[in-house]
Amino acid sequence: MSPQPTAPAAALVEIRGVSKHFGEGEARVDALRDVAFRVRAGEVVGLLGPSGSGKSTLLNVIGCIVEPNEGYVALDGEVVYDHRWLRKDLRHLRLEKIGFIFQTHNLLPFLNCIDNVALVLHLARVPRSEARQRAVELLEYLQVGHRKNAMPAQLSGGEAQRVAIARALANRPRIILADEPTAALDSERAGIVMDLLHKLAVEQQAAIIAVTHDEKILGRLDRVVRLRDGKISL
Ligand SMILES: Nc1ncnc2c1ncn2[C@@H]1O[C@H](COP(=O)(O)OP(=O)(O)OP(=O)(O)O)[C@@H](O)[C@H]1O
Repeated sequence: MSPQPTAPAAALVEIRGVSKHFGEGEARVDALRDVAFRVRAGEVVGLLGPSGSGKSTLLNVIGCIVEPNEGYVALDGEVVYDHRWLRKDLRHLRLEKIGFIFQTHNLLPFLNCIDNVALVLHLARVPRSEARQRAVELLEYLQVGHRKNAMPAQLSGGEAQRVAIARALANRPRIILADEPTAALDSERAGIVMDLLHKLAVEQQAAIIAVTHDEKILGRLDRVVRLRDGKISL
């Protein structure tokens, strides 16, 4: 087996010349046009732009969910796309390197908080007792340890979002992708979530990329990247 190509280790996310269109002919939509984007360890970066400007598409390209049509994508020093997907085991790569946080928490309603977090670890074949122990540690780190045995329906919005963040972190990803992580929260709870994301970026040397429309968190981002019509706008 030939070794995977490696990229210079400077950025955790490195995107160059990435374009993505959906459909063909008159139905063609250019969702991303020649996008270049880098995020380093320890940074919390906001992706902003009007509806339809390509934010989710860019997040999904970074998350190896959407394959670009052109360009170069490297994650944590590993080239995953260079004019074509180079990695065949994208599911494994996602499990290992990427954590997703969604707008609404997406917790499984029939599992308690510990099991929701531990599930990701079971998928990665971590033994059950170790998975549960790590889940409890993460819930404590995110200040929801006191709710560890609660079911999702019993949680407040802010608690549920913190459990969802714990789940996104369970496999110790270095790249965390968040789609409107604070949209469903009031400003106090949004602030708590942003503080936690910052703490995480610094302590775990992770790169955090958050799509947001949420004006109340702009001041809490290290950097803002704006998209317009599929292009980075300055
Ligand atoms: N699977 C798809 N098939 C066809 N068109 C798509 C698909 N996904 C996205 N698009 C189109 O690509 C463009 C960019 O969409 P994208 O979802 O990335 O925008 P966005 O900035 O995240 O928007 P919003 O803020 O409304 O979520 C839009 O015109 C959208 O309709």
